[in-house]
Amino acid sequence: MESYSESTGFLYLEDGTIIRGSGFGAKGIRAGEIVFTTAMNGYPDSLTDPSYRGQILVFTHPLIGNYGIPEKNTVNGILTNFESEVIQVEGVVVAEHTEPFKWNSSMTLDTWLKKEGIPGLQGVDTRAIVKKVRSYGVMMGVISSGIDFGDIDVKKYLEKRYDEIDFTQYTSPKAPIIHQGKSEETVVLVDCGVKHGILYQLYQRGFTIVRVPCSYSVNKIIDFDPKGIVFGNGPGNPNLLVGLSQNFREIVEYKLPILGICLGHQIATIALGGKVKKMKFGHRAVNKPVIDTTDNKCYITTHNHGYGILSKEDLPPNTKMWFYNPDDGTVEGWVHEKLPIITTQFHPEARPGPWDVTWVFDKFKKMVVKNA
Ligand SMILES: NC(=O)CC[C@H](N)C(=O)O
Repeated sequence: MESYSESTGFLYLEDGTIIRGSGFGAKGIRAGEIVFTTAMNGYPDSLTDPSYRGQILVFTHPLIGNYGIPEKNTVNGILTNFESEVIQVEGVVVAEHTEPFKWNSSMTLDTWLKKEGIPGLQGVDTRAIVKKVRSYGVMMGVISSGIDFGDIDVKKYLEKRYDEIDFTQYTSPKAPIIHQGKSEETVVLVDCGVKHGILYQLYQRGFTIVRVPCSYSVNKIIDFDPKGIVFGNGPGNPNLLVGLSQNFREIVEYKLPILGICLGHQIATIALGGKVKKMKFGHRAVNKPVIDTTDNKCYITTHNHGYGILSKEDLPPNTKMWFYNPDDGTVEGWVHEKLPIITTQFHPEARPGPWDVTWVFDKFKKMVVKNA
């Protein structure tokens, strides 16, 4: 059994709170927006989700690490048990890092964080952090593993604000990546830092997937002769991605079926004249209810977003609310009334999470087949 070394560590919140704990993972200091997830499992998936770029992730589940970190599995270049190749978060905060007991664990969470240069903090009251974030809203913070608070000028790390950084520069590919599928139908996926769970769902439906950088021109996208377009998830503030919204408006002219997921849903909303605003502390969980307005059915879904359509009034013109969250009334997806466009704010690929809504990809497939 591997063991992990404990060291000094802290989390500093921008309101001046200092929370001391034991550092684990890589020695270092990182700044980021402090967010929390209530998911009880799926930490390898969450930590590699590119939408978490620029954020320090606090797990509310008290024991993290129980089943270790598996070897990476891929099918046709698509990871089936991680969401991207590297850890994306700036830092990890857990109440207790535990030793793994699982047949397919290849290393501990501690070793993985060390390998990838990411600081971790444990032995802290994660509920106290969550209570603070829930009452005051998300805030910037600094995490340290192995370096004492007194030894650094913490404010220096907080000069840049999360909302003002375009993180897609780190998570979007520099050139197209193609995953050949079983059928001739090609979908172009505008890749701001896509979760491999989304790629896998598309691959399972036979599509050939062409992932393009999120700054790719519409002309070059159309050169691939796509039968449908997917705007995937991604990190950061969607209102900064002005060029991407412009591209969305241009692509719409081709009347191709479009699926927008999470950041993709937000870009579609902004592009067509709706409003996406910052939420107080966002939705990050694997058990968020959404109601389908077409039949009133409730689904339990995976979420990771800090921005959203906060009310129906912010929907773009000519769209109908498709899903909403009964907890806070936020819009969780829409359907265009005239064009073949559907969007979801939640994650239908559900990695990690329940597979209640993978049928959203079937619906998209039907739209593509009908349009072909
Ligand atoms: N998962 C995502 O695509 C997140 C979208 C956006 N960065 C947000 O936090 O709201």
